[in-house]
Amino acid sequence: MASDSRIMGLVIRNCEAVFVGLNSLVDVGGGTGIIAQIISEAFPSIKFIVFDLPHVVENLPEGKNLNYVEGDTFQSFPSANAIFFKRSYSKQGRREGGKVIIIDIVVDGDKDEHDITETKLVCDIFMMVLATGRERSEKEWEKIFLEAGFSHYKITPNFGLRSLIEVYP
Ligand SMILES: C[S@@+](CC[C@H](N)C(=O)[O-])C[C@H]1O[C@@H](n2cnc3c(N)ncnc32)[C@H](O)[C@@H]1O
Repeated sequence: MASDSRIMGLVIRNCEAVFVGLNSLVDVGGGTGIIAQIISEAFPSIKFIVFDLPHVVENLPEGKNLNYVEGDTFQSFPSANAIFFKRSYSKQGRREGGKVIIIDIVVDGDKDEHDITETKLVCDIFMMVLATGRERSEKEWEKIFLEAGFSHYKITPNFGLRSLIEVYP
């Protein structure tokens, strides 16, 4: 949790523009809202929705600009100016509206130090074993974005093992 707070602190400090101009943001698979609480405090004018499974979000106290909505991301999730994913995903294609903000691993053996790549590949093994998932290179992320109907994206690295990925309609 502390490292997550640190990552979001860095994103807010170094990449404030990511959130400027947004009226609403939905954090899909946002858990108990730790991330959304951090961003919502920094941007009080943005309406935040944390979307997660019913048993995760039931009875959580809402904030002034922070609401919890329960559901299944594979069915649908609420609309907003921006959609935020951190260690979560949905199989839905591009929706009308704004951008997608992702905090996740981008494997880059050419640019990263060897130790960083090694750690990312250990995460890849965990994903494979625990969630039948995987970590992705930029090319693999790009394929997903373009096939889902997005036009372009921007990757900002250096948030620990993770990168900030902005994906645009
Ligand atoms: C690895 S956690 C990430 C939580 C948060 N985004 C973070 O980075 O701390 C994945 C989250 O996705 C949620 N989740 C899993 N399947 C879901 C589904 N079908 N619909 C909505 N949320 C789901 C889980 O309950 C969990 O909170």
